[in-house]
Amino acid sequence: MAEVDTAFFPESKDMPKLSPIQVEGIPIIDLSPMTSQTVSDSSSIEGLVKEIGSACKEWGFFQVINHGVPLTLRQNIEKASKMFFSQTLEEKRKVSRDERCPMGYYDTEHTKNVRDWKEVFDFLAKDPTLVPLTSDEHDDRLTQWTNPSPPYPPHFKDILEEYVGEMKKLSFKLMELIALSLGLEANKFEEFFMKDETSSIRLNHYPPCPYPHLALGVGRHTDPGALTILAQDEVEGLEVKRRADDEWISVKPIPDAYIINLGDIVQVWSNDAYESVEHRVVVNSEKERFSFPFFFFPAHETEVRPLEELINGQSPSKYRPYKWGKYIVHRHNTNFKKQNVENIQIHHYKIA
Ligand SMILES: O=C(O)CCC(=O)C(=O)O
Ligand SMILES: [Fe+2]
Repeated sequence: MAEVDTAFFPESKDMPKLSPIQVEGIPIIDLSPMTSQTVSDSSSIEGLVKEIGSACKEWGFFQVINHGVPLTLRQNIEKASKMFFSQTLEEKRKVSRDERCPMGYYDTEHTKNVRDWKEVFDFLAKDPTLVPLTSDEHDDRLTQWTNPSPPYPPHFKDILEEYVGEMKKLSFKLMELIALSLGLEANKFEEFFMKDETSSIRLNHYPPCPYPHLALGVGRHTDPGALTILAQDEVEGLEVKRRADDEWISVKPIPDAYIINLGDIVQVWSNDAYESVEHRVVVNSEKERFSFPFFFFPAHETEVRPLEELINGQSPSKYRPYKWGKYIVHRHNTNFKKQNVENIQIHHYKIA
């Protein structure tokens, strides 16, 4: 990424601050009541559900510790990811994403039409993954996305698959806690992910940037899925928009913790009880940064709409239903290159 292209520069209102606000920040939640082998008493689960509920309401973001994911798997993925990105551009481009399948290597992503200062490698949780062929709602044809097979580093695919297995387990547990916190049955969300889920893991590499005051690693956005489980390295960069006052708050790295954020689907399912909060990534001129978000996405045929249990006369549905598969295919088509129109966003489905 040697050339500097003005496509990297957002409008001045979205430009990063050089000294971001340092505060206590997003809640840290201990998941041990849920993960310990000897299932603890129901009062500690109740306490945990309350904590999750407040974190979801107040922040839409939290960090988890004692989550049960073995540290060695995270270390393996960090190491493999560094090895992959250290290759020449020519090698990396051999496993590039293309217009037919959006998985693999990619260094020209645009978030809301501004180019991100990063390179990524995307990998499906389920290979192959069934999705609609086009975003046209009248087109019933399906296609399959498949994973690339990078020759380097050795065992890259095994390392990714093992890690993804753990991310899925943790995602199901978190969705149970979120369901309970909304007063729903613990397994309320399970059915949407059991068949044909469309989840994926992304490896992000943010190289040092000579213009950290002008460009962003990822521009402000919300994540489209149900939830995201993010591992970040020790270099700060992620900023979350605080709901209380709309300030950008930097998320301090905690070793072996995972950052959880709700996506647009939970916002819709909960009929706005919970919000998918905006976040972005700032870059710096000295240090490179690596991060690994796992995006927990339901099956393509899922029709996303506010849950029956959460709507009533006083609180009518705030969203028109939409087909998840069509939405995600549309998003993938439009973030592939700079467009002249805004790509699809959840507010397009909001009932005014
Ligand atoms: O790198 C990070 O910390 C966050 C990345 C992110 O928000 C994303 O890829 O959706
Ligand atoms: Fe994100």
